[in-house]
Amino acid sequence: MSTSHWKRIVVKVGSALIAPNQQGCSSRYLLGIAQFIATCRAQGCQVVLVSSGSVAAGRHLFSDLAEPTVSLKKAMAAAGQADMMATWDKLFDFPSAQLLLTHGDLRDRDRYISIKNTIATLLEHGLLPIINENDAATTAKLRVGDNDNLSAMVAAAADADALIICSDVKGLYTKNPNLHDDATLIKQVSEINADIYAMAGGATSSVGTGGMFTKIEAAEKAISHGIETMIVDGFDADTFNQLLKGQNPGTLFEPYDVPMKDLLHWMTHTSQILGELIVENDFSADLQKHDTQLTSDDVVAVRGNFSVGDTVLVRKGDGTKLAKAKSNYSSCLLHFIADKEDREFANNAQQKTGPLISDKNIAILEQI
Ligand SMILES: Nc1ncnc2c1ncn2[C@@H]1O[C@H](COP(=O)(O)OP(=O)(O)O)[C@@H](O)[C@H]1O
Ligand SMILES: N[C@@H](CCC(=O)OP(=O)(O)O)C(=O)O
Repeated sequence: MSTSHWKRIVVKVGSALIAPNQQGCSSRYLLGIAQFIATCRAQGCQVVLVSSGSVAAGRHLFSDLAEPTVSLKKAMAAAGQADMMATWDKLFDFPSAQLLLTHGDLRDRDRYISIKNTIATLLEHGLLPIINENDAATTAKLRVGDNDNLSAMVAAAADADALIICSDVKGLYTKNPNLHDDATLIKQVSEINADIYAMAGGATSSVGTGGMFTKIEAAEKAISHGIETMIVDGFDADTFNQLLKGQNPGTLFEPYDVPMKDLLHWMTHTSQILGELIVENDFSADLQKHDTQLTSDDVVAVRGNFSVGDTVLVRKGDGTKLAKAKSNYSSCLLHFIADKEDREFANNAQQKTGPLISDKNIAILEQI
């Protein structure tokens, strides 16, 4: 690992670093991170910042805090977001730009491309994109839910070389170090498997979301895009000196030698399955071939409510997952076609709209 090879990085900063005592934002730990970002930029490396902390920063403006409801947390986020942006802005002598995203934005391919272009344009013009989830606007269905996974999706969209997750612990330990004295730090992970996930627990601080589990999920998303990923201690000022010297101050997750192509990665790790097209158990056509067209004759059942352009899972009745793909039909129209005794109607509808799924937006899944 060497910072000098990085052309573009994503730095993710957790809530505890931004609002350590939940009395609004504090620049105490942000200063070292801001200096690291400024040094990277001065060395010609573009930086995208994914910053948590709006809920923690806004918390002190509200009473009734014992168990804040979801609505209260959204209100805290709306109130704290401005404070968080202002705190970062004070630490930089270059302009920044705010992007507030939901999973609904990222899983829609057109909006994803639009976000990708906006990030690229901001970077080309020397601005620092500062990204957070749009907590005030999310719903259970629309949210990413944690900024670790969001930062990995952003890193893929930004085509970053590295993702640095700054947290309140040194890295991934064999078990939660806040609960177990005998936990030991893992310096390098070459493969993320069930054993790695088994080490990761949830958050124990009152402000963190997802704990180590979502950081491993994020690392898995990022390394499969060829993005070197690190979990580091943002409380320790020496972390950033070490990073600049090309050393590993925390846990390093090695990137895939052969990364997934962008569209396949987006389909696999960002798009969300909103419905299912179930085909016969003996279905054997290669869905990736341009001349293979999935038609309503192949489909024995349609599950879920989805619109044109949503991602669906094509699977066999026995559960074998064949592909994640963009649907060219709404579930409503597919049910209508299936219910119609009239074959002519089904044929006409499909002649107009074409195959059920797009052959360009497809990820072939491991047959399990
Ligand atoms: N195996 C583990 N190694 C390190 N930390 C762990 C582990 N399992 C659970 N954790 C918890 O994850 C926390 C970091 O996640 P989180 O609180 O969500 O931080 P952030 O706000 O930086 O995202 C640690 O403080 C620790 O309590
Ligand atoms: N979007 C939320 C942060 C969610 C989150 O993942 O927090 P953290 O675990 O501290 O990175 C906020 O700004 O408060």
